[in-house]
Amino acid sequence: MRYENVLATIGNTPLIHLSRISKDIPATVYGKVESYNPGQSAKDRTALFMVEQAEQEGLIKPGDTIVEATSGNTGYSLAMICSLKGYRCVLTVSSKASQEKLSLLKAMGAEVVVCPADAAPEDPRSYYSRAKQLSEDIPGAYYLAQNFNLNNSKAHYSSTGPEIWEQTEGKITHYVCCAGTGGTLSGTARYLKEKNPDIKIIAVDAYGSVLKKYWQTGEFDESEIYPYKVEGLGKTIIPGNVAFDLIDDFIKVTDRSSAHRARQLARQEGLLVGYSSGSAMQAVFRLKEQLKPTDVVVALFPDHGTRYLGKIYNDEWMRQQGFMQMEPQNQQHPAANQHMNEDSYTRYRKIYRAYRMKYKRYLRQTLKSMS
Ligand SMILES: Cc1ncc(COP(=O)(O)O)c(C=O)c1O
Repeated sequence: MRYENVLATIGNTPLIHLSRISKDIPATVYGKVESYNPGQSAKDRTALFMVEQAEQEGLIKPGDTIVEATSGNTGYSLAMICSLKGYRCVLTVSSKASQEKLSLLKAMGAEVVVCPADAAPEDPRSYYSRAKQLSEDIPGAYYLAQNFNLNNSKAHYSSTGPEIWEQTEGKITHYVCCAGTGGTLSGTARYLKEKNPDIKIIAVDAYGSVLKKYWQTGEFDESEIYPYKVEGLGKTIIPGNVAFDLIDDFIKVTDRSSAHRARQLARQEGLLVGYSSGSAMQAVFRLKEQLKPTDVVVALFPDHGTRYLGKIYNDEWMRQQGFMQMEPQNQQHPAANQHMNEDSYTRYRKIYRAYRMKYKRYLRQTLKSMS
């Protein structure tokens, strides 16, 4: 294949059968592996579409500055697009973003402003407020605003949706996708539902994010917000790109189970995918009871694992989070603990039962020997 430039290689990512990791799941499970994009994430599609729409609407022209608040992936895609198209790229990034992601942004020529992850969105120090402020301060700057820019989800309506429909020959029954800005989820879901309204749209959220509660109740509940580790997944605001009406189920997953599922994907499927890909895979496991052999499940894997080598693929980091121990200690909010044991709780109960039986046997033997 020969291409005009790197941007022409965006999209048409492979759909890969996950036969090993899903062997106990009664359905055919595929991963839509977005790390095959040149910027190694689904954000290549969104960033390119948003920039080209802004160009067509006459909002920007080469030489201008593009500003964006990003967890890292949109930033990288944007930096790549800006270098090709001749824009200055200024990015505000949450301090939660991994060191690998920050280095990648700088390598691609972006100017990076790191903002505290714990600052509330309306706080002037937050990465949203800083991006808005910078776009006002820098002459000729344009704030892309991926959370509210509807071209974000349109990018997926026009590419990811049709690709999945064609790759499954229209047989897809469940689409499992992380919700952050909601673009990947909603654009793809809209296309798929138009093709077949029976397709179930399963959104994935983080403990510490407001999205699922908002979908359930229509209420923005601040008490849902607390720090968590998975990057890109969940939100502390309600983005305009989440099409709540298209979602059939919302599944919350823990930092711990997401990390282990991503590691399992690497070891069993040879797919080095990112942290939130582990979240999507974990959500597929949570669906297990509802699935049947004729079902075709597509889980979207947003980015590549190299961006997390110092985190989920680093045993020391995993130990520091308490993810390697039987009793996880990572979640700061007490509510999270009820759910975070979804994997470990079953294992813990098994070990506990085994110990109890052993102890009873020991007691019986001791009593017998005494009598
Ligand atoms: C790694 C990762 N996963 C998931 C998402 C969520 O995707 P979306 O913003 O399209 O909802 C993002 C978005 O930044 C991301 O970077």
